[in-house]
Parts: sequence; structure tokens; C-alpha cells
Amino acid sequence: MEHHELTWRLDMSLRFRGITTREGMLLRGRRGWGEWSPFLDYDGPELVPWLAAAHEAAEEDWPTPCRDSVPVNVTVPAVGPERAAAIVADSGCRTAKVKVAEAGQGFAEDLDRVTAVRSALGPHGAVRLDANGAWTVEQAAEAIGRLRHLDVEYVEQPCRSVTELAELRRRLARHGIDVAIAADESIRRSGDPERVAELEAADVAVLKVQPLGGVRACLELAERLGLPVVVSSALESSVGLAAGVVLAAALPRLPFACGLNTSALLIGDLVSEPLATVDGRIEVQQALVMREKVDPSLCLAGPADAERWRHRLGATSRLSRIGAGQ
Ligand SMILES: O=C(O)CCC(=O)C1=CC=C[C@@H](O)[C@@H]1C(=O)O
Ligand SMILES: [Mg+2]
Repeated sequence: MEHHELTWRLDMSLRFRGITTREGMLLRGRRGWGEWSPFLDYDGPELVPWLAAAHEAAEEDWPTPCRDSVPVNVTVPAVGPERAAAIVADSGCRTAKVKVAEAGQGFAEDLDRVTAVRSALGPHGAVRLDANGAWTVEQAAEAIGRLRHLDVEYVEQPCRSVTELAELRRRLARHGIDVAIAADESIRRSGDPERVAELEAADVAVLKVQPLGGVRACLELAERLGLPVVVSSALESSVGLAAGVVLAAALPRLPFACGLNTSALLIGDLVSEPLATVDGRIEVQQALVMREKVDPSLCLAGPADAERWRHRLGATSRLSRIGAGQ
């Protein structure tokens, strides 16, 4: 049977971002399958760029890559120190991104986890943190001061707003604390990503293909921002991750490892040969053909899920057309 839309659902191997399953659709076009998997807590116009990214993946040629492989980080959820060390050791990655400031946990848990990750990586690995905007400027300055001996590469979205990020950067500079700040939510959810550069609120821009409207939109944004870029995933299947790898491969400069190793957080995939991380890198060639490799029998979702997603797709398509002035 020919499919033009598929609904899928995969369990997660670990709770991450408060969720334990991931679901979405695949939409088929001339070039293959595009992934559309906005998180369930997103709604309305915010889903439109995610759909533009799926249409681009299904219909357009990919931009020419500048490199053969892309370095990636292992992503460490807010787990205990032994588990964190095991995740890092099993990954083969030399960069780890560690979740900190998890709701219900305190600084002691963060310190234990980050310490365990640093010793699992050894002195030559890179450790970065992600607080998802949970700290105030004071809390962030204090936490960063107390974690800096672990040689932190950067802290992603330590505080919620762009102005707080800018204030934190100035405060760290005044205190001679040389830890870089990366902006994630301030770029993909603020509605005004360029403000991050205008206010000098970050040293690094985290770009995610689906929430920012596709690979080309991200390449243009990267140029406008003029900041070093880290491409990261939206916890996608190999189909969505592949678009991230294509973006990372097409960026003129790629000074950091990317957050594209998240297939390890999902149980199963939508292709029989998922994107593989070998020695901390993903081959670009694998990513370029991934949209042609979907196995519809792996897209397991019940009829109720499929109906819910079709409804979501219909509503978002209507909003896209209004946005396009049709
Ligand atoms: O960057 C990574 O290592 C993996 C991706 C990742 O951490 C995230 C993906 C999607 C939603 C987020 O809560 C989270 C993030 O905040 O960066
Ligand atoms: Mg983040």
C-alpha cells in the first residue's frame, strides 16, 4: 500500500524533558519522507515552522555538504552519577551535554552528575551543561562559579530571558569567569532570535531544524546571527536527525560537536538502519539518504493517535496557508 502520511510513536529509554514517549508524523514528498514531530505541549502558530521543515525534507534538494562527518555530543539526562558515567562511557563521544537544574533536584545532584561525567570523559573531553532556563541570574552565576573547576565548555540557556542571558554574561566577565553561554530557547521560542546577537546575550547559538523552519532557514539564520552554531535535535527519529546532520554538514564553520546523538534516548526507530554514531561522529552520507529509507512497518501508532495527528496536521496546514497569505 502507498503511504503519503504515517503516524509513529516510540518509547524513550529514559525520561527526558519530562516525557517518556515521542510521537509524530512522516510526510512523503518527491524526495522522500520528512519528519513532523512537534512536542505535544506546543500548539497553534508555533507548529508552523516544524511543518515547513517537514515539507522541505520531503520536497527539496539538500544543500551541498562542506564535510564528510559531523562530531556529536552524548546527551546526559538528569540521572544519578553512576548512570551518567555509564551513558558517557557507552557512547564513544568525546563531548557530553549534561542536564542541570532539573525540577525537584538541587545543586548537589548537579555537582555529582557533572563530576561523574567529567571523570568518565577524562581531561580531554568537553563538558557542556543545559539548564533549560531554570536559573535566575544569581543562581546561574553561583552554579557556574561552583562548576567551573570541571572545565565547562558552555552553559546552554542558563536563564529564561534574553536580557537575563546578557546580564549573566556581563556578570561572569566582571568576575573573570571564562565560561561561554549558549542560547537555545531564546532562539527557537522567543520569536526574535536576532535579539540574542543584538544584546550580545550568547557566545554560541543552538539551532534546531524543525522549530526554526528547516535546514535552509537555519543556514540563513546562522549567517544573520554571526555566532558559532551548535546544531541540536528535537529528539527526533533518524529521519528528523538526518536533517540536523545535513544542516551541520552545510555550515561553513562547525567549531563544536552537535547535539544530534539523541537516537540513543529512543527505543527503536523508523528506519531499519538508524543513523549510527561511530567514535563520536555521524557520517553525512548516511544522513543524505535517510529520508528514502523509512520502513512503514516501524511506524507503530494506534488509530486514535493517527486521528489526533491528522487533526493537528490539518489545523497547522490551515495556519501555514494563512501565514503564506493564501
Ligand atoms: O542537545 C542535545 O544534546 C540533545 C537535544 C536536547 O537536549 C533537547 C532537545 C529537545 C528539547 C530540549 O528540551 C533539549 C534541549 O533543551 O536542548
Ligand atoms: Mg537546550
